[in-house]
Amino acid sequence: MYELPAFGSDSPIRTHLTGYDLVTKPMLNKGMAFSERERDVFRLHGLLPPHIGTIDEQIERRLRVMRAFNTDFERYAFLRDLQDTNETLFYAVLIRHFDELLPLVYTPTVGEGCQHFSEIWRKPRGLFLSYPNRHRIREILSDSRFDHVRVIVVSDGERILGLGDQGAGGMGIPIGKLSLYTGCAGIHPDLTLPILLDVGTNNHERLTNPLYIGWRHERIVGAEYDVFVEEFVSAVIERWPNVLLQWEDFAGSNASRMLAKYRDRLCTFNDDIQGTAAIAASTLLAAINVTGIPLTHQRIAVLGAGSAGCGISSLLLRVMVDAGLNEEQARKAFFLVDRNGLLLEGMEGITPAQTPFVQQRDVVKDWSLGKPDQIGLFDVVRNAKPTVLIGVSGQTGAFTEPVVREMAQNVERPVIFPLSNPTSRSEATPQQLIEWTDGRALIGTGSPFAPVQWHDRRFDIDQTNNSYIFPGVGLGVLAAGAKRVTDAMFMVAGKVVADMSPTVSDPHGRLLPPVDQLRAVSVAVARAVAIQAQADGVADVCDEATLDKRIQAIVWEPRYRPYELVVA
Ligand SMILES: NC(=O)C1=CN([C@@H]2O[C@H](COP(=O)(O)OP(=O)(O)OC[C@H]3O[C@@H](n4cnc5c(N)ncnc54)[C@H](OP(=O)(O)O)[C@@H]3O)[C@@H](O)[C@H]2O)C=CC1
Ligand SMILES: CC(=O)C(=O)O
Ligand SMILES: [Mg+2]
Repeated sequence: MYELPAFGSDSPIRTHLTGYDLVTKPMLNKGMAFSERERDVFRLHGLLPPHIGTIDEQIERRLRVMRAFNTDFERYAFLRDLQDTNETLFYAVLIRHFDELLPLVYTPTVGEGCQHFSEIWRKPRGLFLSYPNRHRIREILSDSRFDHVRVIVVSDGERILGLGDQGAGGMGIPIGKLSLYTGCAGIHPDLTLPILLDVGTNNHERLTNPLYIGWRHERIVGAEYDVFVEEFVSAVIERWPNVLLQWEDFAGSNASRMLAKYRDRLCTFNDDIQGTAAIAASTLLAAINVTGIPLTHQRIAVLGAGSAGCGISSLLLRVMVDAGLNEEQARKAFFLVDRNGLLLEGMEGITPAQTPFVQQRDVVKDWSLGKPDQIGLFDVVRNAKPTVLIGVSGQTGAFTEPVVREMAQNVERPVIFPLSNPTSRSEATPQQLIEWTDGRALIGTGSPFAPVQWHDRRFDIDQTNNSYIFPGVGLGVLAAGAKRVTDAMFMVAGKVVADMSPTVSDPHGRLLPPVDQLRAVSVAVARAVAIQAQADGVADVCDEATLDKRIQAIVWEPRYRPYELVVA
């Protein structure tokens, strides 16, 4: 159909498509920017208005239309449509206006996009692998359109942000994540493939919505689920032996089980566990530049001991051990609070991922508690006096005024990260945290928040989101030709982002580089990840200059290339 060019270059794209087939192919469409010569050669006269435009003009036109909508959800739907009509233009708009567009194509608006996915579905993008089609997975993957695929993001839609089970509508997440692979790390759209494993849904609203696009069935669980996922993963390995497979927004135990089961069989990682951990570590290391309290002296309370909570704790534990603590000392610094309170030794239902973080009963025996039979977040804050409070519970407002005021009484600069998405699920708003701590809190939020004005001070709010990490990890894996993804690759990714923090040179600076620098961040992450992959023996060794060239050769810029007609 067409040949992928060398991405960094402006060499012509060779295609045999002409006329309507050409302008309706999103990856090739240039709209009115087709030149007079191309209109002659590719028989486009009449299909397009006579005006010859430029990409700059098209960006302005699209922005004007987008801004005229009343709601962000309408803007999301408009941008999705643009992506399915003219992908180059979509990415050109995204990259030039990251600040404005990131919250529209990603969290928080992508959450609504998933909730209303069935209402706005228009054109095929990615693959729905539904349970009734389980015998056809290999056939579906075999389509030659997918020959170039190098990165897959897969979800089963069960834990979409903090919004729960969205069934097939969860497809919005793989699409959004891969838009960031391209937008932030320059990975060409044709190398990416969003996949939704449609194993049913337990969301009653979706099941009873006549417009619901998914398989109308309760979720498949247990052995049937595992066999289905196994069928999917083995088909992926067979079709693309070197693909990078990212697991996204799987619920509870499935997330960690699948990671453990498959991480040695292919090049794979779980973004909610590993990507989130890396950016939480970056933001904490940046905060330490401000507070001056070394990592080895931090006490860390985490609300929500699921995928993200345990992933963050495991990575921080490793960083603490690297900083000089032994493992036992480091473990004592963690206070993980789940639905039934602080994780304690002997508690029922402790998962393997939670096990390293259960606190000894001895530690809490003299604590003063609100209720004798359960240790809640307030009790932990009052007694353990954490220096860091991280929220990954999906529970709106769970960082209450008493909790935050109590923390601020014990710590000069409380480090508080309400990381749950979307905005509506945040454990607290930055405005609240600043007011309740008299402007002393150091804040990172999962979703974007506007700057807060408090008295005569303005606080920019940093977005502690795995979007700082996974695009660069993907680029690094591709550049290195890595065969596996190691934990150390996430550790270095987190450290690189911390090294780019404005606080390195200015203790009053913001914690993270702003999101309009995500392209530079992703390249830096990619470099470090690729070098680590080589050090870990999961990629062939090459010198750094070669690596830089490989990264440059992969990074695709969204601009129109000239076309050459291939005559069959
Ligand atoms: N900023 C970022 O980059 C990221 C943010 N997140 C956000 O973090 C949140 C959690 O994600 P993830 O860890 O994958 O989800 P999980 O479902 O794996 O974990 C959430 C945990 O919170 C527990 N929980 C629920 N209610 C409470 C409560 N009232 N008090 C304490 N714990 C509670 C859950 O228990 P139970 O299972 O019993 O309900 C579960 O163990 C989501 O909102 C997600 O959007 C996730 C990844 C990245
Ligand atoms: C950001 C992300 O991955 C999540 O909220 O699940
Ligand atoms: Mg996620």
